[in-house]
Amino acid sequence: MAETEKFARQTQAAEQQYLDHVQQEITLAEAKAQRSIDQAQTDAASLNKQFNEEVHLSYGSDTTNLETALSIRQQQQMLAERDNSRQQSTKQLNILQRLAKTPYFARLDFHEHGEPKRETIYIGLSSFTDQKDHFLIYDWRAPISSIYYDGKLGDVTYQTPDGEQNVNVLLKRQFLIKDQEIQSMFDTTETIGDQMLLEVLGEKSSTQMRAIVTTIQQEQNKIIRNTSADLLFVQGAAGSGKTSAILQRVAFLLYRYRGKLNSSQVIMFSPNQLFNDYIENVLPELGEQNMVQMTYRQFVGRRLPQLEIFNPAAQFDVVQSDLAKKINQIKTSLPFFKAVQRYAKLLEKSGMIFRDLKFRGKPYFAKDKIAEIYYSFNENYHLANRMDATQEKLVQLLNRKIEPETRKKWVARTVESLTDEQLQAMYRQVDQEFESSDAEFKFLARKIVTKELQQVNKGIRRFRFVNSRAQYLHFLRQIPQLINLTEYGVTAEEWLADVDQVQADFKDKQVNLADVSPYLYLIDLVCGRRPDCKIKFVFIDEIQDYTPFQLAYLQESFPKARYTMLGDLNQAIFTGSSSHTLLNQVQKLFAADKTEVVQLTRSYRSTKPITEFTRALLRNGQTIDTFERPGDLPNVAVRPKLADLDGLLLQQLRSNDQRNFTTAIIAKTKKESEAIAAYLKSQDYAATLIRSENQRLAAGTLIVPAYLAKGLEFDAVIMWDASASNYHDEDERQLVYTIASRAMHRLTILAVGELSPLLTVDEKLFKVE
Ligand SMILES: Nc1ncnc2c1ncn2[C@@H]1O[C@H](COP(=O)(O)OP(=O)(O)OP(=O)(O)O)[C@@H](O)[C@H]1O
Repeated sequence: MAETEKFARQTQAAEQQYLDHVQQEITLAEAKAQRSIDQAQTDAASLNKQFNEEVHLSYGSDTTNLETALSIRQQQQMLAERDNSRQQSTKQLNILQRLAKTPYFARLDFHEHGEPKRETIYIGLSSFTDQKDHFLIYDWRAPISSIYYDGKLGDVTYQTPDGEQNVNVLLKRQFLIKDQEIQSMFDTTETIGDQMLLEVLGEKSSTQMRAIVTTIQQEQNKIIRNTSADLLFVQGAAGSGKTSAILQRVAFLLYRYRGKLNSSQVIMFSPNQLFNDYIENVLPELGEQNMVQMTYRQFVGRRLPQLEIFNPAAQFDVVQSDLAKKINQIKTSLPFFKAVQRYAKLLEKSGMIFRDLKFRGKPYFAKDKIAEIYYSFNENYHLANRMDATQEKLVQLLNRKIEPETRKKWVARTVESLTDEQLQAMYRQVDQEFESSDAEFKFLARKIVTKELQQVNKGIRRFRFVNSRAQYLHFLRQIPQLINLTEYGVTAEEWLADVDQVQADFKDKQVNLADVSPYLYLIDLVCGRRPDCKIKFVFIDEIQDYTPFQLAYLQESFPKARYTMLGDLNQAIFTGSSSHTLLNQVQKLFAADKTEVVQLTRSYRSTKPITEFTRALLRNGQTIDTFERPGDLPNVAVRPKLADLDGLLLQQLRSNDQRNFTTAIIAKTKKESEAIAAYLKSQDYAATLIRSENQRLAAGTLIVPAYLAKGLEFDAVIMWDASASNYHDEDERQLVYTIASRAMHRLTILAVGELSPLLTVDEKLFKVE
């Protein structure tokens, strides 16, 4: 025993020595980077000074003007070079500063195939060399590092850009380093020892998500390093690290395709703005820039600034009728997507609805005339080029109208009323001379008309002559001919009544989210909108909340991208049970041999008792494995009156505070959340109410309506009023699961009257209070 201990101590001392050496090298490199930043700054300052002096001396004389111009260019180039070098060094310094905190977290010893020499590498957040090609630290994303996450000891194969490589792994060692000291280290034969994971997971949450590179699990690693799939579909239980996996995957891709891929070519669709806030630090922590992030609503909403988008399916204060649900299901389906395409194709022959292009309040190009032009091209013209040709023709006609327009009375009146200042602004030079007053008039009239007609020109370019709303309504009215409505249990009359409602909403400047994507897609097809081919990777988190139509539309919008979709069908709180067929539907959009599906079943977020409880809430759910982390049983309290809950709430909050847990009180609706906020305020208890997704996450106790809690996590969760009257429908089961599974260490459920039947689980799994 004593021998092994002695050996362990010696090994740790040797490792500490190596760590000291690496730290020293990092400090030297930091100083070097700082010197080159200073140098670049001094150079830039002296260049500027010299430049100002030169310009000052040579100013005024014509002969030196050319020289001055040349000198300015030269100086600008030199300044740009210095700036570039300063930026490079600053980036380098940032990386070094990050490494200085924790240079590495693992060591690997291995034999390369056929090579007798034992190699040792250390793995950290970024590569670090003390001389060319002499690596003291390897980036966690380097091909060789994948062994750390993937394999066991012995013969292991890993992927490199040039194909597979084999090595014999002899040692895997993990370190916890703090303040330049090795706190603990353990050798492991497994992929990543649970011991390390336990230490990491035991820590308290903050309002921001953290990187997980030191403890990426084998399954997660598959997602992170996948480079072969066009569609990577990840089904993972709540807390299984889907979001974490995407973020590390973005960092991996930016490394793997460095020089070819930058963060503006990666886009991530996330459930809401709060969530964006929550994850925004992870990539910078990994030394990378954040990708483009938006919600689907923002994506479509920015193209419809005049319409207010509402989404009855996502507000639990509004009850949707059965019929509304069925119609919603039709509008969000793939057959509906196909129907838009078929309808658009028909428009090549007839049916386009145009609008007059107006000028000075009167039709300038009448809609009939536009339709005549549109249908004048032969049948080889398809939608997009038919529209192009129409635009071109309209611009031509517009140009021909300039001359006759100048003879109109309004033009003469405008010319007469020009002030001297306006005249001067129109002349090519001050007090421009003309041959005659007639020539002057013609000159001015042309200018005025051309300027005014810009409005019409703009209208042509922006497709203002397409009556898109009427077109969409027309499409909707054709649906009974294009889709078999009875399959969905909807009659033609019911459908047409809904179309009238859409029309009325349009009048009120509103549109249902279910109509937005088909509406935009139709406009895209008709107007020949070019898709965004720049985006190379699209990530969609919480995929279960997307409809097949939205996904198909995204695929059309980013045709050159590879897709990673992540979700938990157990948490389909907006789309309900229809999400279970989602994977099937999505797979139809991609080639089968380019689609890969990965399942994550182990839940890391919550303690074992919480995971066991939340798992029991599901029926026919996906598999969920718990992670061996002890904790309290969830506690459930049911009281006869709402007022009785208030005291319990306060008591639980205080107990959580004492344990330094951040608590989120999750209520079903915004209204309930507001009532809780008012009560806590009356009790002088500080808490932040999250009203909208655009709000920032604050530290301390939060009150969150359920539909905004997606993707977030908290040390402690108090589920407010989980009574039978509040949660009763079977399709609310996923919502209940989502709420409960936000908790990491402590879950409390409070209810009035009778507990929701959706929460009926084995009584050993919770404690009644
Ligand atoms: N390999 C890992 N090492 C350390 N922590 C991990 C690991 N994987 C996941 N976690 C932690 O588990 C928690 C849940 O992860 P994450 O939010 O990524 O899960 P999710 O699958 O997106 O969950 P949900 O679907 O419920 O939103 C986070 O705190 C994350 O840091």
